[in-house]
Amino acid sequence: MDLIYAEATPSGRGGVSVVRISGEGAKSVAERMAGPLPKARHAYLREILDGDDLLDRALVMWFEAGRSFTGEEVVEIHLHGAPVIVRRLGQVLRAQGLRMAEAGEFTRRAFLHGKMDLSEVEGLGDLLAAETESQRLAALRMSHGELARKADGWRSLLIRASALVESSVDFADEDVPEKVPDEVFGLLDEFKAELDFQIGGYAAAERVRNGFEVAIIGPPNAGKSSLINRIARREVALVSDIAGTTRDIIELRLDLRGLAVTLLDTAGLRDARDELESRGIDRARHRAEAADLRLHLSPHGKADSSLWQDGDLVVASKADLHPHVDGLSVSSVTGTGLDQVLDGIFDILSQKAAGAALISRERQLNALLAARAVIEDVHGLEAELLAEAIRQAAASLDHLLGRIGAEDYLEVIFTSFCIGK
Ligand SMILES: Nc1nc2c(ncn2[C@@H]2O[C@H](COP(=O)(O)OP(=O)(O)OP(=O)(O)O)[C@@H](O)[C@H]2O)c(=O)[nH]1
Ligand SMILES: [K+]
Ligand SMILES: [Mg+2]
Repeated sequence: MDLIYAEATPSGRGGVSVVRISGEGAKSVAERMAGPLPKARHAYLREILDGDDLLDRALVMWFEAGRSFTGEEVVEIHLHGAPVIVRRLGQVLRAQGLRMAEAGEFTRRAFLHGKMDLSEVEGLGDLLAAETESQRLAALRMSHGELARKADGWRSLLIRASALVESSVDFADEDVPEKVPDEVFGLLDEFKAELDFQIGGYAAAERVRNGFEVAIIGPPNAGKSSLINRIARREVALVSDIAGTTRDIIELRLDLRGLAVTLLDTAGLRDARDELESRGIDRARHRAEAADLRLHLSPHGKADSSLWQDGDLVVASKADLHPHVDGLSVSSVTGTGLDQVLDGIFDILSQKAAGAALISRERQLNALLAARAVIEDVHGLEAELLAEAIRQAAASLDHLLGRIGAEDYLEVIFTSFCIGK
């Protein structure tokens, strides 16, 4: 593959800008600018020259093919963090026939050279996009190959089962149909249980990755927009004493004690006075029903029974006007009760997050559902059919790790990376 380069650090001013080069001959490209680099994985402080021109003083290091991020020969040049230097180096590299990397191309090469499987690529994408502690931890596990290791464990269950099935066929004699050993079904039940845990915990893991949705609902003038503004510490929503102020859904992304949360302000629930308000209330109902949690806000702490779901929170608003309401109460004017409300939301969501599996992407879920489906009712299957079912389940695990059938998905995943990654 041809020689590519790109800035690996975010472009702009900073202490250091790292430019990465990957491909056969990367080391000699660097040596033409920085002089001999005898040792791999060794940082050399060098003058970077373009002919007689001094470009910068930088750290230069290189990694041998096979022992680098992409699997190819890689050079990293740690320049001073000035865009003009990075630009100039780009000109020099292009003049030597290198081209700028496409989005995600370094990671794509790592995948193609077998340095990463597809789940690790997805984990790396999640890690680079992580905004909260829970997202960082989940992405780190995925990018460090935890799903790949689990899948290899599941695969060994299938291999052991398959070997037992094959041997039962080999030793069967013509007129007595082979007896599949019970141990095979034990192995397949263990395989199913492993997948069921992942499939069952997918929804929570997807929420940890994309953010839990919490809808603030209640009658007009309950104080919903005032509450979201208080939590946001800025005016994200219009507030007024006119009932029916909020029409559109207003979304606020929060890092709530390490959990990604999208808080939704919604239109006040009542019989609408006009067509526009009615559309706003429909949106409110729709998003509230789909949310992970509903916070029912009203002056006297009453829930909206038409939208009530188990585990919902009921909060009395305007606590500065109506003190001594039992249960949760909050004042968006004084801030009293706000921490308790946030604690209440966090407690409920962290319980949901606790059930999160490793898989958090629909592609991963579909691969496991496919593997699960072929092993669904294998009890009593005769050996040949059983062997085929096991083969198909193993093929689905290959899909999970991108060992087969990943071509069409590669475009999607790598273009979601930025240039230089
Ligand atoms: N005293 C007091 N007034 C509040 C409090 N929260 C809201 N208000 C007032 O109540 C009125 C309605 O507040 P909003 O935040 O617009 O209420 P809302 O639920 O978003 O109303 P709609 O968007 O019309 O459904 C405004 O005049 C607010 O200033 C509070 O905690 N204490
Ligand atoms: K209002
Ligand atoms: Mg409002």
